[in-house]
Amino acid sequence: MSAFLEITDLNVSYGHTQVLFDINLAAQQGDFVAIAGPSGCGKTTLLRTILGLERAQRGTIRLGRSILTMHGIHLVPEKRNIGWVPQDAALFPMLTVAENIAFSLAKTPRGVKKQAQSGRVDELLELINLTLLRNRMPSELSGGQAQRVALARALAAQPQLVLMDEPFAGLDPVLRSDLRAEVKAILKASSTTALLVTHDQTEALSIADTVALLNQGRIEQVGSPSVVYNTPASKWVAQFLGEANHLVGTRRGDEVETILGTTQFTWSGEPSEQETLDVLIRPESLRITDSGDWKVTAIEYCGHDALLTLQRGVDRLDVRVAPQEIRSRGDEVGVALAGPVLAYPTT
Ligand SMILES: Nc1ncnc2c1ncn2[C@@H]1O[C@H](COP(=O)(O)OP(=O)(O)OP(=O)(O)O)[C@@H](O)[C@H]1O
Repeated sequence: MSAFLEITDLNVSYGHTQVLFDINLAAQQGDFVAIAGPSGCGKTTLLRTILGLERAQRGTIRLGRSILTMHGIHLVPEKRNIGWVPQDAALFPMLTVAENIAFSLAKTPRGVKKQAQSGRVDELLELINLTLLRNRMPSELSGGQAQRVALARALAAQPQLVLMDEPFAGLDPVLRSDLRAEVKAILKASSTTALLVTHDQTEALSIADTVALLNQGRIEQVGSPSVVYNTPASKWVAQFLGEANHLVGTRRGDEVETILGTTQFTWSGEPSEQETLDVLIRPESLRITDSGDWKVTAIEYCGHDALLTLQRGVDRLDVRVAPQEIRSRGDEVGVALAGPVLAYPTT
């Protein structure tokens, strides 16, 4: 089955500076894709190119049956049928909530009749659960409410694709997490294909069906949240996606020897013949035992669990434990494996 959104070999430059290199990305209809990467890696440029605000030097973007970008073709943004949710909601300050949502309906090329417009606005207000605030001005909304209105405005003209640029940045953590779940439910309810960019790995892993990891303008890996987290294709992906213990390993046949002994391992990325390997073990893939010569040197309490830092001479390990297993600083403990050991060729 060919993908609904298909980006092929996309290259984008600002002047002589190339920012995106050979981007390949596909999404099926109704998919929620997160593009995650650090600041400056090219996330916004990718969204702006899909939206038609930047021109590609090379490559193709196809959405449904429409070619948006191809050698010699650059469909103007108004004809792309793409909704846009910017970071700061950017609602029109002089229009009410309902008028903001209706704005893009009035702009549709086919023209939507007044009565149908108001029906669509009612439907969207219900979808974002803000029917009672329809006559409020943007200045009278909380950050989360404003973002929901921005999403409704983006959905109003029934776009084929919605692009969201860090839509939850600037919101407090609890609201962020609630709104993420709500936005995902709204998009799924309307079967809308969506691309979200974020520099927050937790956000990418929790909200998306598919995560694409962008590093310095190149996609390092695309996969489901569990695939990219549990089998990162590179050390960079592993580090970007969460806490990890990085150990030096030596090949012993099919196994690898580290400070934790000789164990089986899984290749992450391409297998290699190298004898010395980078070994990665997530803190939740270790557990503490009663007897051993590792000393607890720091405790980061997170409520639902805690991250213990253990030291033995120059060696250091982070271990995630359940609240009932938290030890005291200075306690001596042992360490055992409780999850996968990943290995990469050293670079
Ligand atoms: N209009 C522009 N002209 C020249 N260079 C630009 C322009 N816009 C962005 N850049 C550069 O392109 C690179 C990618 O920028 P982009 O905004 O796409 O990154 P980003 O991943 O979205 O970053 P952030 O998370 O900080 O928003 C950066 O080095 C940036 O300085």
